[in-house]
Amino acid sequence: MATVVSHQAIGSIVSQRPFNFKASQFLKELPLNNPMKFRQKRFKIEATASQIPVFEPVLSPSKNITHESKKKSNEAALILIRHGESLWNEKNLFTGCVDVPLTEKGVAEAIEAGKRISNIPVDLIFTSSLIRAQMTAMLAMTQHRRKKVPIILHDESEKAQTWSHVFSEETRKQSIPVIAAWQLNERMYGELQGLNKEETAERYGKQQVHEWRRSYHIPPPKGESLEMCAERAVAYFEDNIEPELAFGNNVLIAAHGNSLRSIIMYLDKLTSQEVTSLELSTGLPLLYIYKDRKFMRRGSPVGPTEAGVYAYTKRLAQYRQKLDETL
Ligand SMILES: O=C(O)[C@@H](CO)OP(=O)(O)O
Repeated sequence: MATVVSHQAIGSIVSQRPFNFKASQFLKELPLNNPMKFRQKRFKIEATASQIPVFEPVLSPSKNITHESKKKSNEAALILIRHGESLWNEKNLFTGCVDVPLTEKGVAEAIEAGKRISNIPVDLIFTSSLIRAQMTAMLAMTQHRRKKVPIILHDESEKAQTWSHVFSEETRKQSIPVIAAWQLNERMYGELQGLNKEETAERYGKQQVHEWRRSYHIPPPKGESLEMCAERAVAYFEDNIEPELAFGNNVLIAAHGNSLRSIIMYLDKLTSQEVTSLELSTGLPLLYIYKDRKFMRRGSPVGPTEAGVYAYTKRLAQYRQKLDETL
């Protein structure tokens, strides 16, 4: 199983710290001072070269919100973007977990998506581990008015964490941590990966191929059904993304048609029947407001001048006002 990337990586400086360095001090220096992040073992920082552990994870037992008083806000924005058109979307090939990049059209879609969300503050970005989702997130963020820099966190090794450390608090404040998680990858399409969708429908019949592509329970040959995809994608969402929203962090997720269908099924409480007709366009952002532990779907922001989006929450409205004053 892939390691869960920690936000800690952005602030980790394990080996360079003086020995009397305190965990509390360390926490203050995190880009997002969020106690929720220490719920799991994901923030385990190994002992330093001196063998003095500088940070012990705080294990919080459940998804229930703790540290209420330290919450940034009771509401947060969640933006979902399916990646822009990929080279295999263009060729009409089943892609699944094959890691192919965006086409020129996909690049343009990602930039357009970025324009639509350019006024919504983003505290944290989650992408799949696949390049098409990561390209989409990065290209979208080039359009953001706030001009914060998205930085991909690496915790594949202690060295990777240490070597990617940012030494300026000011610079950290101007960055957005990007967490890449394989659990958000596209559904694994099994023996269909690389096959042409139209030819496959001719060979196996339209109905059969439709069931493989859109049903909840039926997996394609040797691949994942949407249900199987949901087991890892929704679990990841619940364990790693929902706590961030509950804390008040605004989150952008750039992922895939089916991993996002499974997450939307969870957010909108769709039945296994209803999800069969859910189709997501490439590069179209969807906005949800998370409030009182509920998700409210707000559709797709239509552009940087869309005032309506900012009326959804007081915090977004204030943010927008501030942006207009300062930028
Ligand atoms: O090929 C794939 O990986 C997916 C998304 O492009 O296809 P589908 O249209 O069946 O969801």
